[in-house]
Amino acid sequence: MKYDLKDTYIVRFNQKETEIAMTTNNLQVFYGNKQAFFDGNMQFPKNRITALIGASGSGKSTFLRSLNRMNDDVARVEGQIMYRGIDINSRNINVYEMRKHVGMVFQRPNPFSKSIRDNITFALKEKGLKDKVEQDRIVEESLKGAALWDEVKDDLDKSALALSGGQQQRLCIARAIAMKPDILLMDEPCSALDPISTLKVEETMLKLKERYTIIIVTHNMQQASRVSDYTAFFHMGHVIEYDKTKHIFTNPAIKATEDYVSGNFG
Ligand SMILES: Nc1ncnc2c1ncn2[C@@H]1O[C@H](COP(=O)(O)OP(=O)(O)OP(=O)(O)O)[C@@H](O)[C@H]1O
Repeated sequence: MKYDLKDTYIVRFNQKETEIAMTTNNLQVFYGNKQAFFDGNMQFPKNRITALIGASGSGKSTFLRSLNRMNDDVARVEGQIMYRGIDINSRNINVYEMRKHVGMVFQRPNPFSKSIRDNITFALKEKGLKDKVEQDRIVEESLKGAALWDEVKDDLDKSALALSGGQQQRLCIARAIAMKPDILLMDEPCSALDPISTLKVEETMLKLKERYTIIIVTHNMQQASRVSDYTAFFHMGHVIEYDKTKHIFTNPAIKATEDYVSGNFG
């Protein structure tokens, strides 16, 4: 093993100065007997973007998906995930309700095979919102929030599947924010997009952080340095370094991070 996995630096925030949206305490994830994530003690500041970076298989998605219990059926997740004073990793949590607060946008755009409007109103109707005027208001607000409104406002009844990949991903962001989550988890949201759509989604994220806390897995280091305030570097299921993005990319504390961000890794 080239690096000492105990040689780590994890930023701690003074909660009097920085509001924390979510904290993980001793988070560990197991697939069967195999431990895929080891020692997550992390605080995620509110209204900030935190990027999770690291080589393939380092545990980024495993960690991210645990944060809103997407791993429940495939993995055993131990430890606490504290959100508004509640451990949302505890068994008696209503996971469906919790995901309204901690939303997720996936790697590949996955709009429903429905109209643009219905993609957004579907979950609202399920939630019992019948008022059409209020539905329309939320459709507009969410599409504006996801920087898609101007492109689709005259086509709301057209199929979402007719949109470009980048537009579909922004529709998925609109769908997620229509539920008014506090925290948005994004698992490589731009990996299936061309550079122009990627820039649009990045601009959207920068706007969204005024209202949301975003945690994003990305393989794209330029993207991490462009959009994120904080970055966590993952290696072999461990968080090796978590700090301001500026420090991670210009002056990392740990050798493994330095090697990774400078391309001398492995
Ligand atoms: N459903 C699963 N069942 C068993 N092992 C899994 C499962 N999902 C992930 N793993 C294993 O857990 C480890 C971490 O994988 P994970 O997908 O979290 O890494 P990652 O850093 O997100 O990788 P990538 O960047 O390629 O998406 C890997 O060894 C992987 O093989």
